[in-house]
Amino acid sequence: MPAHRIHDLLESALAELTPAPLLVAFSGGLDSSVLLHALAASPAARARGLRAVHVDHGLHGDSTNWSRHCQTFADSMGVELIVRTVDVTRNPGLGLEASARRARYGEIEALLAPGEIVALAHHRDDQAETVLLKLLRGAGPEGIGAMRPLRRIGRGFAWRPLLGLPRAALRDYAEQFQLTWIQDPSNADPTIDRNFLRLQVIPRIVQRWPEAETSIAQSAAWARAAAEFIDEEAERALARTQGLDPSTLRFREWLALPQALRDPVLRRWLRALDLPEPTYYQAAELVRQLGEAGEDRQPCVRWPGAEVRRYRDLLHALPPLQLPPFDWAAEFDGADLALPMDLGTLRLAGEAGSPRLARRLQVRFRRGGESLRLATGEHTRELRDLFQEAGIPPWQRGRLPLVFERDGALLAVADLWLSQTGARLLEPLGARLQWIARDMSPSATGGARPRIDLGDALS
Ligand SMILES: Nc1ncnc2c1ncn2[C@@H]1O[C@H](COP(=O)(O)OP(=O)(O)OP(=O)(O)O)[C@@H](O)[C@H]1O
Repeated sequence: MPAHRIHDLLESALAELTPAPLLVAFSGGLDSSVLLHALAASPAARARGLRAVHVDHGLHGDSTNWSRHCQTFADSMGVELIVRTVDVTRNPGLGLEASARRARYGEIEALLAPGEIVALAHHRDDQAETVLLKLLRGAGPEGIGAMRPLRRIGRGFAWRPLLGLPRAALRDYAEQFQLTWIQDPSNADPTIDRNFLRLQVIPRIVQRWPEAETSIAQSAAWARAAAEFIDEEAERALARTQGLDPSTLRFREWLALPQALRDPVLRRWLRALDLPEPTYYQAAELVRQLGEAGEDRQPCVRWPGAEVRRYRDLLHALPPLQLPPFDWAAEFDGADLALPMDLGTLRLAGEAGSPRLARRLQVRFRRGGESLRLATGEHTRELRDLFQEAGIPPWQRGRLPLVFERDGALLAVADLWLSQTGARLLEPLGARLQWIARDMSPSATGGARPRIDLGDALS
């Protein structure tokens, strides 16, 4: 393909963009060198104050030299280059490549001014690799739709003007202008899935079906259109199926959604809660396990960083929960008591500060079989029954601090219930128990957090 075709293509693509500043994401590799070179030659791009950014991941011994090469290249075109160094901490759920990509996008996003456009040099061959990778991971329309020519990223937009061009066209351009570029040796490593597809699989497919990459890009475009339509529906469906507390989803209504909506609704819900999304397989497993478990069961599906549990008709999405150590116990005299893990603080709250008790009590967690006679009640009640009546999800029951007399009598369950003895102890002090849990969301107590003030309990 002659170079002027790439210039023409960029000119007309630029004309369709909102008039915003333009930043090129420049790795120094072949593709982004072509993109930067071609945009540097465009008066329309220059008029947008064209700049470039190179992110140094520090993962290769030569990465400082790569940054230097990028600087020289940008200087030779009179384009300002921003170099950012990132520390790639490997995310346990992701490989090194994906962790680096996430760090890179994070850095680029942070750089973008409102409305600013970052140009990425992805091309049609990249798109075909992405679609195949997504298929191999069991993706739905959203994933198979692969990369969009323009999408929101941070406060601005990611723009991929070369997405319709084959890699060969970019190589022709680079040769024509005698560009020099960095060869990242990791691109030749066939143990990386994307490289394996690019080096060993796609060439064979193209040998047999020469138009394969165009066809795959066409399928991606169809899938993307379907995904956009589904996404709009999913937004409405989420609003209909969410519980009163946004960290819950009404299970039966969610399950009754058309199959094409279930996964997108789930993902929207998790994203809004800032929880990591499951893989496509984990999501399918979630539907299966939660759907198949009987009414009386409390299924839980986990993946790194999140878990979804069902209790009664609600799904609860949470960060992974842990139970406090079984034998944990501490003395309590009314002053702030730090509970283990993320379970917050327990204290007495009075008119003026935190009154002290004449005798020390004990705080520990549930071990089973506890009961108490409520300040408001006639009979001794099993804690298990109280939990069930209040709809406190089973996974929270072992996380509520229990206050005991030294002789072992249960006086209070967090700040939810008080025994008659507990009420008699606190009344003269004009105090009530206060549990300041880090997670005060209603989902921590199953959407029902029955607050019982001492006043109520004694009336
Ligand atoms: N280190 C980086 N700094 C800035 N932008 C990058 C960097 N790595 C990749 N990009 C941008 O993301 C796009 C796609 O990333 P990919 O990992 O496929 O790039 P690459 O293999 O280095 O290719 P290229 O030849 O496009 O530079 C690149 O075309 C480039 O626009």
